[in-house]
Amino acid sequence: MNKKSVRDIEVNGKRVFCRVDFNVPMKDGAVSDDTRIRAALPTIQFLTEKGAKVILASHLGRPKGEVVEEMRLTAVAGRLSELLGKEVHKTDEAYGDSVKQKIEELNQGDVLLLENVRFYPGEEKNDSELAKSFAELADIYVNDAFGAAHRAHASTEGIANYLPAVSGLLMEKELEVLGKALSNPDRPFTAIIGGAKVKDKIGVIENLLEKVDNLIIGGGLAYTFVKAQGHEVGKSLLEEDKVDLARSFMEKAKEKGVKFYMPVDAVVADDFSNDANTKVVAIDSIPFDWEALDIGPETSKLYSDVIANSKLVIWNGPMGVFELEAFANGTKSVAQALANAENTYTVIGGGDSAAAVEKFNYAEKMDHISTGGGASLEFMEGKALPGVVALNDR
Ligand SMILES: Nc1ncnc2c1ncn2[C@@H]1O[C@H](COP(=O)(O)OP(=O)(O)OP(=O)(O)O)[C@@H](O)[C@H]1O
Ligand SMILES: O=C(O)[C@H](O)COP(=O)(O)O
Repeated sequence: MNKKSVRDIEVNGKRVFCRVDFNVPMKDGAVSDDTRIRAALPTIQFLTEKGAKVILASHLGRPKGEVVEEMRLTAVAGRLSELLGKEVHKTDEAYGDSVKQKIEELNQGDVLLLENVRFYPGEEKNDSELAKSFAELADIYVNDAFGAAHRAHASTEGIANYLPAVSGLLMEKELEVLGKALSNPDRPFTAIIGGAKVKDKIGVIENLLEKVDNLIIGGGLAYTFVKAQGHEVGKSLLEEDKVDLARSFMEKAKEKGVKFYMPVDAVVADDFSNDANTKVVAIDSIPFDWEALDIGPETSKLYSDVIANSKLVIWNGPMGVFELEAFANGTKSVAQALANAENTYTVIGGGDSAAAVEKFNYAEKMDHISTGGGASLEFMEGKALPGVVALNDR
């Protein structure tokens, strides 16, 4: 990576403003999934061990510039403290004199978590005054919030104008893994794209078609491609206005010599529920009043074989409505094939695919699970991430 990291600078005795992505799921006031907190530990521990005063900042949810009590970071500080095995100080604000005072009182190696930066309207507007107020708290800026790197906000981008700005270890790892996949992949290189809508995946499909050997399509968006093949899709998800685009992707794949894999069968249901009547049908035989909610067993087998014969696989988006047991098999089989593929480097592109891998207990078996949903998607689209661009070059 051509950006400086925490490894390249001296942090001993320095106040370090470290932006992390602690935007974690909460339930009944407690953190219900601490993956993102655990992912930030290496950087936090690196900084504390080197004798920095660590000032952590994050957003949680979308409070839209106002204080929302349930979106305070107090419970997150508690969980972080358990994971670090040491006290984590917490302020009820994210800048200002009382915060400065607290920082003044920190010893080297101490950790302080600021309040949710999105309680301030200036955060999402990337307001320069707010960015300066954050910068006044510290000597160095570290961005470890890969999950929020696609946002140009005051704590992810603006602040980098006023302090030496470097990446954290998580940020560095995410960029290295995803960057290598896109610039110098081991081959055969396979991308699996699922999820709900073609509309959300246009950019990523376009970009990956230039890079991969195999492109596998699944999930709700597959049925727009099935329609483009000339089959009827019944009540399945369909974006009529994207059928031509889907066809052009298939043509482009052919031109480029990319193998384009589509479902050959599907699990169809007469209702969007776990208790629906279901059956497996060939892809050209979806009944007009049923909807396809998962890939079928033949497709699962086909996709698993492609995965087993790949050296590198990137996966973004579930193969079916995996939240419902009746339509989880396709997603589970892809996760299992990835887990079993011993000579394959497996990258999970965050969001729902990461949730699915966790749910089916295959997380340990994956080589890299990105902490970024939207961020990894934008990266895979080939877009520059503002939170990365803003960091100092090597
Ligand atoms: N055949 C299908 N019909 C309807 N919905 C589907 C189908 N297959 C998958 N889905 C739904 O798609 C949703 C996930 O798609 P979505 O595009 O929102 O997320 P994603 O691809 O994982 O992206 P992100 O990384 O942003 O979370 C899931 O909730 C899943 O139930
Ligand atoms: O959860 C995420 O993808 C990141 O934390 C970014 O959150 P946002 O979509 O609310 O900006």
